[in-house]
Amino acid sequence: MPAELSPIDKAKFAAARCAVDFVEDGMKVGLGTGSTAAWMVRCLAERVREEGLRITGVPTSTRTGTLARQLGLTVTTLDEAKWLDLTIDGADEFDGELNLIKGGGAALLQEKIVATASDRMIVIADAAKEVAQLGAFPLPVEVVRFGWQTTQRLIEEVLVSMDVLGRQTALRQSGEAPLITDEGHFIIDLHLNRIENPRALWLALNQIPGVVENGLFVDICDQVVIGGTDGRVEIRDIAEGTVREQRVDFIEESNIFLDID
Ligand SMILES: O=C(CO)[C@H](O)[C@H](O)COP(=O)(O)O
Repeated sequence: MPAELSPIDKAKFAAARCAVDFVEDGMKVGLGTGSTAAWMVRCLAERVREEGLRITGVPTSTRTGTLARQLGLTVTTLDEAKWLDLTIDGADEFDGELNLIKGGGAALLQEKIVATASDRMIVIADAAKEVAQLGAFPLPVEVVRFGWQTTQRLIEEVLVSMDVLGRQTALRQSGEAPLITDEGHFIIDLHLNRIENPRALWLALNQIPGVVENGLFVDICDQVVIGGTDGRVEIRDIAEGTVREQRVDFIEESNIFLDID
């Protein structure tokens, strides 16, 4: 492994490497977005190269699609694939019930559609993503551009009516301009500090005209794979109520580490 790989990347790699072992020959797999998911795409491509695994990937963003194609994975659309065996994705936060905040990378809409169209969703994360209560990470809400300021005001009214602690909201920027998602929308980030009832907030936000989707994933994730910087990995399954430990080797000569920028 190159010396420049940071401890956090080691943890992300460990989680990703472990999670791709759940992928079986012939599966249709949802490919998440973000730096941890990028490790998963690299690990999957390595298994395809070395074991001849035949899988079809459905990317959750333009950038994941580009990476997957560059690494030689077979990629298709969700409409072509129709239903997936498994989705593996990162998260910004997860709690003890495997509720998630996602969308730090602005891909929450496609990520939620793809994860929901899968038999199983596995989240891969480093230990810092685990929280007792969601909300320290700003909650992304994807909104249509038309009338976005009205939508923002309505979101703030919902936060007041639900007695949510922090109520600061901000349009996400990309440099000087508003960030535009893959689906052509804006993102409003909600700085809430703490979310008492993720399910109620998820449903309330999605009632507002102009809101397309929000980054609360409730009852979607089945399993979380938490990577450690030393290669130790913990696998928690919410349905089975099990926790397992495993170890991932960092293989120095692996091609996987050569194409990292
Ligand atoms: O939800 C996401 C993108 O929309 C990502 O999965 C989330 O932001 C985690 O990213 P990273 O693995 O880079 O920490």
